[in-house]
Parts: sequence; structure tokens; C-alpha cells
Amino acid sequence: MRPADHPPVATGRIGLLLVNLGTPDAPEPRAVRRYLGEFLSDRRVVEIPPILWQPILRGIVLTTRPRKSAHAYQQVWREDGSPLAAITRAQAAALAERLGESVIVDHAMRYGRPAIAERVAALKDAGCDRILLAPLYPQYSAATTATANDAAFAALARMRWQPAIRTLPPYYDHPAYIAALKTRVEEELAALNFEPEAIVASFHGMPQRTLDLGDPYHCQCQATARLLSEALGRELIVSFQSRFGPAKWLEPATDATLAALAGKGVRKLAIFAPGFSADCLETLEELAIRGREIFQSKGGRSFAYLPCLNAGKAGIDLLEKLMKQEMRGWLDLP
Ligand SMILES: C=CC1=C(C)c2cc3[nH]c(cc4nc(cc5[nH]c(cc1n2)c(C)c5CCC(=O)O)C(CCC(=O)O)=C4C)c(C)c3C=C
Ligand SMILES: [Fe+2]
Ligand SMILES: [Fe+2]
Repeated sequence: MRPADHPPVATGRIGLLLVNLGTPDAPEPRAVRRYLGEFLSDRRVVEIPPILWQPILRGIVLTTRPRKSAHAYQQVWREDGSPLAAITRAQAAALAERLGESVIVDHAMRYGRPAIAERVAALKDAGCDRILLAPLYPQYSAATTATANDAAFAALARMRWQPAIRTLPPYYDHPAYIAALKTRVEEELAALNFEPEAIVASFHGMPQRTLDLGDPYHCQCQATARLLSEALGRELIVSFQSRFGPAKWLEPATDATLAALAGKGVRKLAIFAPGFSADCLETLEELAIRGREIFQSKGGRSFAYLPCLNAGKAGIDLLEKLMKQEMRGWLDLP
């Protein structure tokens, strides 16, 4: 008798599953509502007991925010879809080229589609008996890295014959990551022929409480910024963006920082987001559009948003190096 949930013989292939946060299927309130409903119901993301949080989520949040967020998504949506989805797809395709035939490269999203459980099952069905799960977050947070891994392990928990699993560790201080960021910043500034008086490194925020409870995210962001500042040989101003809800979040906030810098007389400013492996709503709308408006409304003149590593050469070189390092012993890779 042949069990139904796996191929008869594992073919000894290796799977690489890139995972990012997820994004709505369309820049419309209904799709955004579905996405936010799943995302903000994750207890790793909103750490309020569901009995208290779910009525607020279903009551106020999901009746007001989807329309506002859909409007924001409409401003950054591309022909090939949500930037986060399109760029993650492009990263997977570029890595597949680099890693050759013995590695099957796929991608999944923690919320929305393609779902992690579905892609883990697909890799297994394609004959992968070893899978590297790669949440693409340089800095570890329970709200991002851990919940992506949780979702994969929940899928594995339902399998009789599990593939072996490795997970990509955070790479916030990896020399190759710092070098890729340095290249990106320098190349973008050179291409724009722009010499900023100040450079802001904006990381996604988190509730202050997560830091107090021991989440290493804040410290890893600070470490990344310090190492990059040393590599660039100039000061970086760190800030935290995307505050959500009334609780205290990590500070200083990016919007207040931009306003304060303009108020202090900074006229030429560059901003970038080293914690995002792909550009998305939070970078393209919140930083590149709204950040510019804030800076210029307070007297700032020239504003440059420097894109994330995305599927550019420095970014793919980095991902190739990180993945090969984690697959050591599984494969004889150069
Ligand atoms: C409690 C709320 C939130 C926490 C905690 C949070 C942490 C967190 N998020 C990212 C990365 C991304 N977040 C993105 C969008 C986004 N984030 C929140 C809320 C929290 N994030 C919301 C409500 C949204 C949706 C957009 C909106 O309505 O404002 C995205 C972009 C998704 C896209 O479709 O482009 C990313 C990426 C990190 C790294 C992080 C903790 C470290
Ligand atoms: Fe977020
Ligand atoms: Fe810290």
C-alpha cells in the first residue's frame, strides 16, 4: 500500500523556500480586508488576548483600515502586481538561475498567497527530502521570522514523512549583507549624483513591549545600522516607521525624524530601509511618497529614496551566498 501524502521514493532533491510577509491580491478594500484579517489575527503580530483584540479588529480596524490601505496600495501597484509579490518572485527566479538543477527554488508568503503550507507540500511532492526555509528578514523578530517558521512547521506537523528542514538565521550582521547594503547606497547615490547632508536608515517599527519582553529585533536593527555606518564611513540616523495602534512603539519614529531634520535645517536628505529585503507598501508609499511630503513640507528641499536590495545584483549575490552557506553539507556547491 502506498501512503497518499508523499511520492513513492524521495528523489533526494533540495528545496529552497523564500518567504516574505505577504500582500493583498488586489489594491482593493475587499482584498486588503482579507489580507489584514489574516495578518492581524496572528498572535505573533498582535500580542493582545484574542478575546479582547478580535472585537476591536472585526469592529473598528477591518471596517476602516482596508479602504485607507487600499488607497495606499493603489499608488504603488505595478503591472505585475503588488511590489512585494513581484519582487519576491523575481528573487526566486534569479536564485534558481544561480543555484542550478539540484535545488528547486520556490517562494511563499506568510499571509495570503502563495501559502507556505501549499509550497512546502509542492516542494516535497517534487522530490525534495531537504528544505531550507528562508524567511527574508535580516533582523529576527517573533512577528516576522518566528511566525513564518511556525507556519511551515504547522504544515510539517501534518505530514507522516517530513523532509529535513533548516531555517535561515537572521543575517543582520553578516559581512555580505553589510557589504551589499553599502554597495546599494553608494551606487544609488552615485546614479542620482546626490550628496545628502543626512542619511536616514528606517526600519519597520514594533511595539516597545516586544523589546521589553526580549525580542532581539531592536538590537539587531541597531547593530546593522552601526556596521553599515562604519562601512560607509559616515553617520546614519536610525528611525522606526509604520506605527500601528495606540501602544508605544520603538522610537524615534521615522515621520517625526524627517520633520525634525528639516526643522534643523537639513535640506538634502536620503532615506533607505535596510530591514526590507524587497520594496513594498511600507517603503514605496510610506517612505518614498509620504516621507518626501513630510520632509519637504517642513522646509527640506531634495529628498532621495534609495531602493531596497530587491532582485538587483548586490541583493542576489547576497542571497546566493547566504543560501549556499546554509545548504553546506547538503550539496557540493561552489
Ligand atoms: C501590530 C502590527 C504590526 C506589526 C507588529 C508589524 C511588524 C512588522 N511588519 C514588517 C514588515 C511589513 N509590514 C508590512 C505591512 C503592514 N504592517 C502592519 C502592521 C504591523 N507590522 C500593517 C497593518 C501592514 C499593512 C499595510 C497597512 O495597512 O498599513 C509590509 C508590507 C506589505 C505589502 O503588502 O507591501 C511589510 C514588508 C516587519 C519587518 C515587522 C517587524 C519587524
Ligand atoms: Fe508590518
Ligand atoms: Fe536594543
